[in-house]
Amino acid sequence: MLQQSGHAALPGAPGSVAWLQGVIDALCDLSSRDALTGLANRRAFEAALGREIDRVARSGEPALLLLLDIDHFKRVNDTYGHQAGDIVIQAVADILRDCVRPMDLPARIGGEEFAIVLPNCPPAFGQTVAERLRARLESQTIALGPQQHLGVTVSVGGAYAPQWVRSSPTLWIERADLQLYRAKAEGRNRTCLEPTPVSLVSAEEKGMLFGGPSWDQS
Ligand SMILES: Nc1nc2c(ncn2[C@@H]2O[C@H](COP(=O)(O)OP(=O)(O)OP(=O)(O)O)[C@@H](O)[C@H]2O)c(=O)[nH]1
Repeated sequence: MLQQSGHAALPGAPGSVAWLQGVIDALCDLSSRDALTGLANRRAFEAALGREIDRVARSGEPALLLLLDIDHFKRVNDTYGHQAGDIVIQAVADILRDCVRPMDLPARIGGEEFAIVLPNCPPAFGQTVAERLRARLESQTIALGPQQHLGVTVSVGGAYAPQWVRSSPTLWIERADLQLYRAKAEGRNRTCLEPTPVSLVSAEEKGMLFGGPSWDQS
């Protein structure tokens, strides 16, 4: 499995402790990456979101989740073929990797859908960061072959983790997804972020914080 994925040679003699540890580490790495782009896959991303939610609840530091979806991607596949579509997905992944801080985690969470969690991102910068990503993708053409270049755009939706309150990766993704839906509906190639970190707490989040059903009625 590791050979097939092009993994580098393992340390130590086969069967040794170092070798077994190398196998475990390599398999963990393989199971957390998207094969096409090398970015974190959805499972690894949701685990990272969970850890970020715990950190935000403890520290109160703002964290932003961005969802990015390539616009009219079906047309790319239909016009240039599935292989060209894969090249576009890989190029978008490379651009995202290149555009974020080392502490930010970009991931591919669906066919042509990406996500980035940005720890410690103050609300004043959120829109600027999202817009920088969108503009960079719009401005860069992608080489499909020596003579063929293609431009794509993305729609971006974003939401902040509720501060001081425990939430869940699913609820956070749902809120960002709502904004992504808005960006698509308003014409695509745009960014829509929740205006400020939500101070309103949903019934589900109250349940996570305080437990018991009585909060659901408030
Ligand atoms: N090449 C390639 N295509 C994929 C992959 N995963 C999903 N797709 C294609 O991505 C396309 C997504 O199309 P839609 O969900 O209709 O969205 P869209 O055309 O991007 O339109 P909007 O999102 O509304 O702008 C489908 O045609 C899928 O077959 C993949 O790994 N490689």
